[in-house]
Amino acid sequence: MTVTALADIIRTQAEILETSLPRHAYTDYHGDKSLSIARSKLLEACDKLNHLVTGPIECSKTDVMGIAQGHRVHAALQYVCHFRLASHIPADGTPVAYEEAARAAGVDTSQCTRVLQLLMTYHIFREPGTRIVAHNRNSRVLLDEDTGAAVEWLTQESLRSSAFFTEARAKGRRWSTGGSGGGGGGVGVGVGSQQRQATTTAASAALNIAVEDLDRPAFGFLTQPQHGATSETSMKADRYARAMAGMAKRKQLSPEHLVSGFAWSALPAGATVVDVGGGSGHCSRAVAACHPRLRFVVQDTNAALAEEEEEDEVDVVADDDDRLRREKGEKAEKEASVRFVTYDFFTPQTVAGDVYLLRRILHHYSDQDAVRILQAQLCAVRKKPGARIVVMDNIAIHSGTLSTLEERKTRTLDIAMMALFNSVERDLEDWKELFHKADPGLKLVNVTKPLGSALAVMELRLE
Ligand SMILES: C[S@@+](CC[C@H](N)C(=O)[O-])C[C@H]1O[C@@H](n2cnc3c(N)ncnc32)[C@H](O)[C@@H]1O
Repeated sequence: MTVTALADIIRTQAEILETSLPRHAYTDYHGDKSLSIARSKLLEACDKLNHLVTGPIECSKTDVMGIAQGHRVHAALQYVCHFRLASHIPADGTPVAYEEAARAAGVDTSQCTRVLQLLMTYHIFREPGTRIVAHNRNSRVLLDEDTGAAVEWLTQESLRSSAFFTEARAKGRRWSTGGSGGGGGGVGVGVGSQQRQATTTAASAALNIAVEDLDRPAFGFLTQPQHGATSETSMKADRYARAMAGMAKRKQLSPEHLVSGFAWSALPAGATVVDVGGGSGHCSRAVAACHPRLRFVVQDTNAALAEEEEEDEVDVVADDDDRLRREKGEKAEKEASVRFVTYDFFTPQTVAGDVYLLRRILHHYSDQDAVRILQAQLCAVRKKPGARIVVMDNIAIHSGTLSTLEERKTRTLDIAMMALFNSVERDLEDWKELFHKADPGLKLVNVTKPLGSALAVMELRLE
């Protein structure tokens, strides 16, 4: 396509957006599919245009040399997060002298200025006058506790794991056998199960090399600080929990898609939704806000949740030998419908539920471990007729199915999973195979992908 043909697309789609949506609210298309498509076409054309007029070694944002230097920007962002620079700049957009911001953060003025000035070229912060800095809408998101934690986690543990990505592969780890190097073009999109069987343990992920002496699965390192935890590992686990809540604030990962992607209203009043690995409970809260007739049990191993634990007020699966059901008092009935329980999802599920929700859990694990998690939930599903498992996760797509920009997001996630956890994104056939492995009677009865959602909702029933 020519530069002018792309420019025409840009003009047409930009006009659609500009006439229909307020300025700076181009993501707020409220489920209007035509506006969502116009925006997607606009972004895609901009990306292609950028690529077309940029040379391959120009060191811009999108050419090979520019991409190879992306870690400098990540380093700058890491610095800003680490020294909490955003919090020393007025949130209302009033500028402050670099010197003042640096003094408040306890850092060197020259360093701080250079870091901020690089980020400004990426539209993060702005310099409205000489030697002053102010927030813009991009930098202001760092002030949000959860989003700030997400950016910090991405530029700390996640960035470190990426630095050791190839080293982990080269050390006789995943896909390094068979002479095909890194798995060729198949990485991440519909990676066949045979290839996936070559997966080594989650304890040999790149993050394990990045973190000295880390000999257990990296996911555990990120999320489970309670055994002999130092304050640093506790802080990291807290940050990870907040980062996950921050990720969910992105439009495509918003819990609103969970609310619209499943027939919650079809569940009977008082039905229990067990949010397995539910983190800080942000998903349960979002559904509870729209369906107050339902009850929610958020389960996680994260010690950060233990403070809110109210295990005694949760129904547990009745067992013939050892009756575990506990009384729940009237007081509990009146209290909030979202409760927290410490639980390890590799162990048999004991909470009696109508829906077991696994949102953004299974894609962190190899097939072997994902099967163990599903089987642990099936222990409870088998005891309650009609109970089901709802998996909300990414379904990997085949090349060319989506726009390049959308495809880029899912492929980036796939590489993140490989670097952090030695896990993989699955296509629909892979998912079905996984469910079958957990139990041949476990059937995928419905799949939906709400508009604008990166994740699909897969409903499973035991036949
Ligand atoms: C990627 S986050 C997903 C959080 C939430 N479900 C969501 O969709 O945003 C994974 C969650 O699993 C929790 N987790 C990790 N290992 C666990 C385990 N063995 N048992 C229970 N929860 C675990 C983590 O603490 C974290 O909150």
